[in-house]
Amino acid sequence: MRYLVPLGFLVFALILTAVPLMAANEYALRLFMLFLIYGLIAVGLNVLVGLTGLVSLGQAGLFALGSYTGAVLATRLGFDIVASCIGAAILSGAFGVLLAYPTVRVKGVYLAVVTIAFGIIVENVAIEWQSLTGGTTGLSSIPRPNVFGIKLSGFAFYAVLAVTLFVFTLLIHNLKISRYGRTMLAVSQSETASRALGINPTAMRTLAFVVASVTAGIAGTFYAFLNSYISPDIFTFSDSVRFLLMVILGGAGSTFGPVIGAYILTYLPEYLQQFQLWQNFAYGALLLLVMFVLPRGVLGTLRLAFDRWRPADPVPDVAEGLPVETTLRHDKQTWTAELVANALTVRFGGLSALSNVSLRVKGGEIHALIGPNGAGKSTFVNTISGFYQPDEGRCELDGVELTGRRSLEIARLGLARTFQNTELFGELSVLENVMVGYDQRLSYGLVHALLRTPRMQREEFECRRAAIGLLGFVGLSQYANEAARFLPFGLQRRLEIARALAGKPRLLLLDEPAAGLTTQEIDDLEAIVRKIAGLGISVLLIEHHVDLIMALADTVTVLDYGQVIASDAPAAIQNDPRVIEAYFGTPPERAETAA
Ligand SMILES: Nc1ncnc2c1ncn2[C@@H]1O[C@H](COP(=O)(O)OP(=O)(O)OP(=O)(O)O)[C@@H](O)[C@H]1O
Repeated sequence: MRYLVPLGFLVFALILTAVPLMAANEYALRLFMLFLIYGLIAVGLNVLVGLTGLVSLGQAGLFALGSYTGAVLATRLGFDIVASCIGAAILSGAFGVLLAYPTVRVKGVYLAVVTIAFGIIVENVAIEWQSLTGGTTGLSSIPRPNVFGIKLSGFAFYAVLAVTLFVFTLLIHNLKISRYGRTMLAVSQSETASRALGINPTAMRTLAFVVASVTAGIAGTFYAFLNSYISPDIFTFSDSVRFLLMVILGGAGSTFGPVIGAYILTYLPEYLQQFQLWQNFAYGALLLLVMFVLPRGVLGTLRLAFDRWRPADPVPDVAEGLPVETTLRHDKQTWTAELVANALTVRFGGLSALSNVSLRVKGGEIHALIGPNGAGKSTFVNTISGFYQPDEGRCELDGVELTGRRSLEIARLGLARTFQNTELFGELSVLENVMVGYDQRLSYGLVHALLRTPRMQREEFECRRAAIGLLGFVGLSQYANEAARFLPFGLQRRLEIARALAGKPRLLLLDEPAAGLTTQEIDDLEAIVRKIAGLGISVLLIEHHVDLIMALADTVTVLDYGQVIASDAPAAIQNDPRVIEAYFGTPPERAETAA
């Protein structure tokens, strides 16, 4: 499998080199150059669509923005093509940040509407701002492309476009296989789990928008230089749809899919011209047919077929993994990780889910939080981990205030959690899920990711080794390459624990980890939690399973109707009349008689 991508790049380079030698005439070369420009837009848009799962229908707006910026810089200020591209990239990148902002609140179809509105605004500004854009007449006399005063011939300009597309495809492929690509995929699959691992979803989406905008902006400048003339009617909504289709048709998320999609959708209209009146109908019908037969796009479907007959990737060797002690061990002397919740109150409208709850998880202990259904246990976990904000009271981890902090900041302070309803990144492999958990410990930046520097490779290697070690720790080594959503439920719970541990937490919150497990799986879970505590990590265990609590907990706190009714050693809790009454709804004597 590994050799496929380098082979793809080799074939891509050969095609790009051979085309100008084979081009029958200037028109054929120009059409291919148009494909290269569209390819650049599609490759950038793929980061947004294929990795973060967002839909933009405003790419024509960014394309226009880049075109006008490049054209104005070249005609008014005499910039050459490189300087114009840089100017267009900066401006469209800034608009990418602006476009990413709404994703804090809106997603899916609402976000698509926002991007459509952006495209309409750009079109109208291009029409109305006549002094700068030439209004409906547009901008003409855009100079021939030149670099540092040297004019580029048709073939030289072709070479610039070809190299640009090749380099951007390579850079974006590098981004995809780095921690940034992995994290973007994770955010698209579970924003909640991402936040719990310390990932900032808004930052990831902003990065994706910036990449998609910068490439569209540069492509726009290239287009202005290629055409020598631009006007608002060149950049229409249907172009935005076409750019999105290029990604989907080629195969969203794949390295070369968008390039293939751009090729098909550049040449298809040319080919269909012979059908004259039927051209548009044939275009639509063909697209429908292709998407029906290849729902994952050309490359996505080929990949699926290829995956069926190729031998499965070998499971990583357990010996490759880092010992879990190395990945997780804390010094108990200096790393106490004490959680103190003080008089927490959380209300949902008129309902007090937590009333004045105080609780202390001592460093290194296993503290169980129990209570009947609806007692407020999950609300407590969600409040401690920053998913809810308390109405009153405060909590701190080793003296560091948690109240008022966002969930991702709390995760970065060393508090990891699992979820009552498992929140895995279903499309990622089991190994990748754990590697996403490790993400906050990686320090290489964007430039290292884009260039795949030795530092990036070294850190990724360490991350992979730690993840393999953690999979061994929870007994999931043989499933490393499986998609997480295919794991049986009991194993999904274990994977969530491994992923939470990957961030090297000081306190682990386990929200009903035994729910739905078999007796054997509960025994395994008991051993795992015991080992975790043995490594110096404090554990707050929310559970209904009495045997597990009695076997594991150093202290048990009982919640009922949002209030702490008891907190003591397990044996004392078992005989506490208030606890018996909370569970059985009757005083202890009568509960015994009933039993
Ligand atoms: N987001 C919310 N909005 C409104 N009410 C909520 C919300 N989350 C929890 N509640 C309510 O708060 C109370 C405590 O719920 P919570 O889920 O914390 O209990 P629990 O002890 O975890 O229960 P279970 O063991 O069934 O998971 C319940 O009455 C619940 O309906």
